[in-house]
Amino acid sequence: MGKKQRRSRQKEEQVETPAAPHEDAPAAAAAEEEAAQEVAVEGQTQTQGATNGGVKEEAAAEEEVKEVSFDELGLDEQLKRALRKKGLTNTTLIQREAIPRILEGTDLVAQAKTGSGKTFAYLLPLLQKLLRLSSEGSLRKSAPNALILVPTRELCQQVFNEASSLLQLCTSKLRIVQVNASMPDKDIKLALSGPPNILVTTPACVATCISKGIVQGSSIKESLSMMVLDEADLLLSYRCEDDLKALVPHIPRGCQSILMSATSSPDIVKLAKLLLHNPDILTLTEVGHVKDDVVPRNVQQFWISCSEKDKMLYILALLKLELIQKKVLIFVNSIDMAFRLRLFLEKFGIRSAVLNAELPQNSRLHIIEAFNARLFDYLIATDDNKTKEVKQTNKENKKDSRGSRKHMQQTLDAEFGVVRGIDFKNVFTVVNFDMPPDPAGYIHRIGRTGRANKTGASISLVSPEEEDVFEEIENMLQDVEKKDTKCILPFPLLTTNAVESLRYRAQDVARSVTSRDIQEARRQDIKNEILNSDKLKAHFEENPTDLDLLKHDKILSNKVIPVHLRDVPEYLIDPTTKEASNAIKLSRAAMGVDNPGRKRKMGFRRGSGKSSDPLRTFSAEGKSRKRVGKQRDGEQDRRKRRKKAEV
Ligand SMILES: Nc1ncnc2c1ncn2[C@@H]1O[C@H](COP(=O)(O)OP(=O)(O)OP(=O)(O)O)[C@@H](O)[C@H]1O
Repeated sequence: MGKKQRRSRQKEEQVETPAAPHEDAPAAAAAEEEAAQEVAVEGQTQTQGATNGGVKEEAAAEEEVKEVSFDELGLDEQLKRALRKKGLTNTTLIQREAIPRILEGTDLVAQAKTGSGKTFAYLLPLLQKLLRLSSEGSLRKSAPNALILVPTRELCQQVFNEASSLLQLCTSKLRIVQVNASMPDKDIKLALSGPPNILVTTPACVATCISKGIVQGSSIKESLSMMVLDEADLLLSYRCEDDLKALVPHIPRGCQSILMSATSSPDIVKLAKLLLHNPDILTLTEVGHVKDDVVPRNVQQFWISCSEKDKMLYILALLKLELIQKKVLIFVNSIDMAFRLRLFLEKFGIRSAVLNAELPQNSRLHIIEAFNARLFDYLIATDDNKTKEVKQTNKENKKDSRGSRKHMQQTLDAEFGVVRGIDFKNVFTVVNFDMPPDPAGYIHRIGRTGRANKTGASISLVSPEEEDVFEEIENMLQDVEKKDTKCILPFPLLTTNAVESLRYRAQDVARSVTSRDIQEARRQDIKNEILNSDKLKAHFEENPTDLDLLKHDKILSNKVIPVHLRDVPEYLIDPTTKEASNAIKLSRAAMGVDNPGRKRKMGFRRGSGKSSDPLRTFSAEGKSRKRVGKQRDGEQDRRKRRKKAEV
């Protein structure tokens, strides 16, 4: 279909009455949940055992619904117990296919959809192997016994957390650490002293450790039993090839290597050839041989055609008229755009947080945790560490560290990749405000919803300039056997009337957000986060429960939001939009996702002031006077109550 045709087709479809997916919301939600559960227990796999260039190739296709519990996979008793305690009983497809193969000891290249549970698929057999070697007393102690390489620091933390939570529930003890390039050498040395049994790190960091002699290559050769390359497709896009090549001479021949990936590419084959020995290749596809079906089936994909300059208007309509389900992760391609959007939405009373490479790592981790805990509903993220902006900012910072603006800017984190691979919890909708540069980027973005077989949706705003990449994405997702069935459908719930009713307000407000405002907001945000980063670290280590109180969606502008922008007048909303919006609300209620985190966990009123904000009330040095005062008040109250009781 030509571009013009496509646009006019969508225009026609946009003005129709809202239809599926949210028509009969509660019923639809129930059906969706049911469908999701079906996917959760999906099929038996079939191995084809084809041979490809000397490597065994096994393609698995889901055929019939069958549950396989972790108990059936030959795992160690303590791991099974740990999984039960974590409430995990049934395996996902990749887990039931990969775990037995890895337990057999062969090298493995596995490709499975985003959010399909790849982490446990390699962690469980890795832990089992080390627990066995440990009980046999055959673990060498000169360097880590297992190396898990991931592309970003955020992923280091995530994998470390997953593995630690399992190990804490095991009786035998294995030590795991995570180190990354942002840590001072002395901290890395300290972490690696011992040494730990499992090291989670990035290729860049391990290469640096070897080149600085923090870890001896010869020790690695002596001790390493297992190596995992997680998110292998991303490892390559983070330009880790040279670092991995530097590691190759130190990997012992007997080391079992696993490569996990969400997408396939010739680069993965290259990486496998570099690091693995005669690996099994496991490619998991869906029933019906859908070509490259890497987007989970439980994610409904939509698109909206609009001009670049109307994108603000469309996103406003989607959010303000509540036509999409929360939580929402919005992708943009530059940090400036992230702040432009945040400031724009703020003026309509829609609060959001921004996640980007400029922020200190502590802040990034807290933002993810707060978003996962449902403390706010909208997160605007940039996901590409190779954007022009990143390169330019780092170059500028190198050249000139005096200029006020440049001085304020952080050197952007080259290992930043907060979005790709990150296990966001319960994101219902992913919005591509800007289209990603390529299909792989699209898959990783969409993969932030529909995780662990939950339902989800994605909406891409496609401008005429982005239609080429959109077409590339569509072609990649297209089922060869069902040429006429589109994987990405026009978004059915947004009518032209609804959009037009907001046009003037949106245009006015969009114009009022100037480049200066954006730079100011950006500077302010970094300043706050840098100042708070160390305090946050110290404070939250001591008071982990206070994490609930942290707000990253604070209003950036100090101007009061005019009522006419905050509340959309009833007369502006047409009946069709009202119906669609109500359906979404009902569906949200039926799914029990009406932001319970905020109400349940925060313990403070929405929009409450200073006292509820830990960034303002605590100090890293000690308890704030206010807090001490409060405690004293509490003590006085208690004394009064005791007296009363005595009387
Ligand atoms: N057997 C299981 N049952 C229920 N939930 C699971 C199971 N295995 C993993 N999960 C959960 O599913 C979510 C996604 O898992 P994971 O992060 O390992 O996916 P992934 O395939 O690595 O995704 P990506 O490619 O995007 O990194 C996590 O929250 C994880 O705790």
